[in-house]
Amino acid sequence: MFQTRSTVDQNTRVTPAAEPDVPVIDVKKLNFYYGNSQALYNLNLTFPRRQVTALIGPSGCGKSTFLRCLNRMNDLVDGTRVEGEILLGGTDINGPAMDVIELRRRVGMVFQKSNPFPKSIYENVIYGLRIAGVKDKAALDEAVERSLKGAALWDEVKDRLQESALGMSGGQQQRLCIARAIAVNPEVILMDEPCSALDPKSTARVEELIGELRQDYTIIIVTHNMQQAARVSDHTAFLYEGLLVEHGATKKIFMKPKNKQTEDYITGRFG
Ligand SMILES: Nc1ncnc2c1ncn2[C@@H]1O[C@H](COP(=O)(O)OP(=O)(O)OP(=O)(O)O)[C@@H](O)[C@H]1O
Repeated sequence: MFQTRSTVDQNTRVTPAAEPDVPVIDVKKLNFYYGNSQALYNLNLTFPRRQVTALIGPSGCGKSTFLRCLNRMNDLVDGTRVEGEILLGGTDINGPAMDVIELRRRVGMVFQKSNPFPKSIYENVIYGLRIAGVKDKAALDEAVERSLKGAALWDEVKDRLQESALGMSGGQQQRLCIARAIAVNPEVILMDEPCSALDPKSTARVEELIGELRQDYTIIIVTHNMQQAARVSDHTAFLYEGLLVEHGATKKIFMKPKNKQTEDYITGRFG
């Protein structure tokens, strides 16, 4: 079930030059409701492959709700309802053809607060592979090394893989969660304010890592930090009260926003 990255690439690779133009996720006319309360209104947006998109907007505008729609994490909340389409590689993630476990493998998630399990560093990384029934020691060892290297953590922890993950620093724990996300070879990584609990040094480390990960993964990041959005993302989407106000190349959104609300938000006039 879990393919190596190179196998995945052989199966899915278009021509490298064409790749960024191929949206990995295509959102069409998305409405989302918590009970009778509508949180997202008619969102239309594509996420290009192997690029970073930042979701920005004031508190309560629907950024996390939108992010959680993309791997159906909102299914866990009672009384929620989705309308419209979210196509992952052309298949509607809310349709009958999509298995939700497979969806969450393909669209992984890293949360605001790092959430390692009270297990060893090694077991944390291979958690998803264990659940999928992978038992081969060599394959698990390979996944641990590959994922920790991918999360820029290997050199720091390679001699203490059997120690508890809870003994790591906050920044290391967040990178461990990134390693756990990439161990199952996702296509997309959703990040919900991944640096908000980190100090400036750990934040810089994670931002640098995002720059490296974008070579292999499509990344969608929610952030309140405008400088961070400007530093790490290729595209930015500005949401306000559940509506997509403006979306485009990050440089353009920050240098020359079309919409007055976007300009007011990014210049700190509200939010
Ligand atoms: N579990 C829930 N049940 C009911 N309403 C919810 C739930 N989660 C969020 N909401 C509502 O949906 C709207 C969007 O919230 P959401 O958390 O997605 O915004 P956000 O932009 O991510 O905010 P923040 O930046 O503060 O994290 C808000 O009005 C919020 O109160």
